[in-house]
Amino acid sequence: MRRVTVPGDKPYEVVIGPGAQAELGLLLAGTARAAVVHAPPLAALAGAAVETLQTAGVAAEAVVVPDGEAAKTAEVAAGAWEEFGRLGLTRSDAVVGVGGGAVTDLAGFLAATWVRGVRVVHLPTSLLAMVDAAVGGKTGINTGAGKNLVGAFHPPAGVLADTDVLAGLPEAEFRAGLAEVVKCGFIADGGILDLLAADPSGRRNTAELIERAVQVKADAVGEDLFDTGRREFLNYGHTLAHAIERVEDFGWRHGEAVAVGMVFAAELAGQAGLLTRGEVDRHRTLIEAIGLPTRYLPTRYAGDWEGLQSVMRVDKKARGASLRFVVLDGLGRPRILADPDQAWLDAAWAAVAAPSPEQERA
Ligand SMILES: NC(=O)c1ccc[n+]([C@@H]2O[C@H](COP(=O)([O-])OP(=O)(O)OC[C@H]3O[C@@H](n4cnc5c(N)ncnc54)[C@H](O)[C@@H]3O)[C@@H](O)[C@H]2O)c1
Ligand SMILES: O=C(O)C(=O)C[C@@H](O)[C@H](O)[C@H](O)COP(=O)(O)O
Ligand SMILES: [Zn+2]
Repeated sequence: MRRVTVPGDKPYEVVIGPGAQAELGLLLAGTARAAVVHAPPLAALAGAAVETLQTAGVAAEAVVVPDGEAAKTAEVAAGAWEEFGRLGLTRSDAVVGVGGGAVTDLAGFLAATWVRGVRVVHLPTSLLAMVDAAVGGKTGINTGAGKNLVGAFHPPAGVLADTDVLAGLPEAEFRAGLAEVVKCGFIADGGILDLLAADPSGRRNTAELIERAVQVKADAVGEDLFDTGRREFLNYGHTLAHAIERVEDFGWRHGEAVAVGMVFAAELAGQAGLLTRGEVDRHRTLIEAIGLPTRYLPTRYAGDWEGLQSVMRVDKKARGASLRFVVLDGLGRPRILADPDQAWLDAAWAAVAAPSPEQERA
């Protein structure tokens, strides 16, 4: 089993490997009650988690929420709070999030807000949740104005990334998770880029890729839980990505939007003279080799670059009227670029603004 410790006031472990979920009973031993939050596709795994907890003496019950991004709404949160009340969940009890990043974001948010904070343990089931969403304590839901605009920082008490569960994950979801892995390669760990260049499927070295990506995240979060400095670099590619997700009514996979967002950010850095043409092209080549999109045209507001820019201004990295992007000043050297020239933004947009292969097929 691989183990990465996330430093902080209350350090916790991310356990990575086959059968990692078996440690759930140990993690929550002595807890009176637990609410196991999951969506219907992960009912079997959540049922197993309930049983494991009951065997360990925890009165555990499942709380079912909608699948995918539909879980991250105020209405769903309100329904789950009512369930927690019915279960009599108190401050010494726990929430367990079983699912992809959407469910772990919601479960974390519920744990952060219920009686002003109960412990949360995550059993991430998608690659993306294992390498990113379940780790680091960013929790939240979406609003009409944009992605993750309501939330709290609430680190988990433990994360059990059971790689056995990836067997059931659809291929497109696995690839979407690789977007956050390759992001960690671009911003911090060049070894990830080499591993993915050698095997763009990510299948040959999955556990090592998870461990390396989690380590990049742990290093950033350990130093800057509240996202005021180094942690912002984990947002590489996300300014455009979150705007795409918003204008597409959250119909795009997060990882796919991040893939396009990273190519855009690389082009922007190229415009600013921070990356060479070769470094920009390395983004496009590797992301394409993985099978992720590098192009995007808004389908709902066709060609509306103006609209995307106004949504980007609602990004949490924005300060006042100024747009702030994470860019690279050389591979592995992230920094913030505030208020880029409009001509650079337009040129970076022109380089990604074409229908993605999926959009062409549709
Ligand atoms: N909090 C953070 O730091 C953070 C980091 C990255 C992403 N996120 C958030 O995570 C979300 C994306 O997460 P995601 O990519 O996991 O998407 P998701 O949670 O929507 O899951 C994608 C689909 O895969 C299914 N699935 C998950 N695991 C499965 C398995 N083992 N077998 C079969 N089906 C499975 C889900 O049911 C869902 O239909 C976004 O909301 C994003 O904003 C949060
Ligand atoms: O953990 C972080 O910090 C990240 O930025 C990781 C991102 O991959 C993730 O999508 C995160 O939820 C985005 O955060 P947000 O603050 O831009 O909503
Ligand atoms: Zn992300």
